Amino acid sequence: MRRIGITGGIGSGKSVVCRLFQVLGVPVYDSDFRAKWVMVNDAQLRDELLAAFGPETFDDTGQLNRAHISRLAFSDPAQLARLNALVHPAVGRDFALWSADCAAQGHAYILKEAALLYESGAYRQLDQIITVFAPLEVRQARVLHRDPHRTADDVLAIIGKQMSEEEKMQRADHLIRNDDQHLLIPQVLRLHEQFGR
Ligand SMILES: CC(C)(COP(=O)(O)OP(=O)(O)OC[C@H]1O[C@@H](n2cnc3c(N)ncnc32)[C@H](O)[C@@H]1O)[C@@H](O)C(=O)NCCC(=O)NCCS
Ligand SMILES: Nc1ncnc2c1ncn2[C@@H]1O[C@H](COP(=O)(O)OP(=O)(O)OP(=O)(O)O)[C@@H](O)[C@H]1O
Repeated sequence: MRRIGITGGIGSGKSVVCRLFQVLGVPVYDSDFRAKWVMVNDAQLRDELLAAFGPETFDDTGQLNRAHISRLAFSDPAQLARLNALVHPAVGRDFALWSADCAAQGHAYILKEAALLYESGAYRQLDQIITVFAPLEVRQARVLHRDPHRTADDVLAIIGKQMSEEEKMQRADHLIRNDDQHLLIPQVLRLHEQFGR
């Protein structure tokens, strides 16, 4: 079974592209979603997060206080590095279990979706990488429309914490252009045929 990574900066359209692969029956590991899951459900990681970010890390019902962590992590590079160093290895372990399960079910390939595939080192667990590309202005407009609580400056600050699109494109094995100029479905079908062979 091939393990394919799919990355791209905030608002590039990774999740939309992954939904198309899912429709074709391909299992997709959503790193953002699973990261939040392990942060709450992995007892060791919970304790480490509490020690690093204080009691406000979780609310009264035990759920992650995302506003608190975002505030700390996106304003201070040292805090972000600390958060990544705790969360990314736990996500790597969770992915290894999940993908072993998919392999046992006989899938030809699976996808791992992550904004930070290169930055987190997750690419080392993968056979090939797809980068989803969209120009900066398009990504910003999409995120402001999707997340009304964010400002244009918030989006730029997050973009500043991620590897540049140029570098991601250079390093990737495959490129999907989601720039409102190229049709998505034919690009997805072409890759699906290639990976399924
Ligand atoms: C900081 C947290 C709590 C913010 O949660 P919130 O729901 O407000 O935002 P969301 O998860 O949608 O993130 C917003 C965008 O920021 C970017 N982003 C998320 N985490 C990071 C990070 N560690 N470094 C750089 N960019 C990041 C992503 O492009 C994402 O789309 C959350 O992102 C988190 O727990 N991040 C740590 C886990 C992680 O590294 N996830 C990324 C892929 S594994
Ligand atoms: N080709 C497209 N046409 C119109 N809207 C799109 C297109 N691609 C993505 N979008 C919209 O743009 C927004 C961002 O897309 P998506 O959530 O897939 O990005 P992402 O790369 O997963 O972002 P993040 O890193 O924040 O998770 C969504 O609201 C999505 O519906």
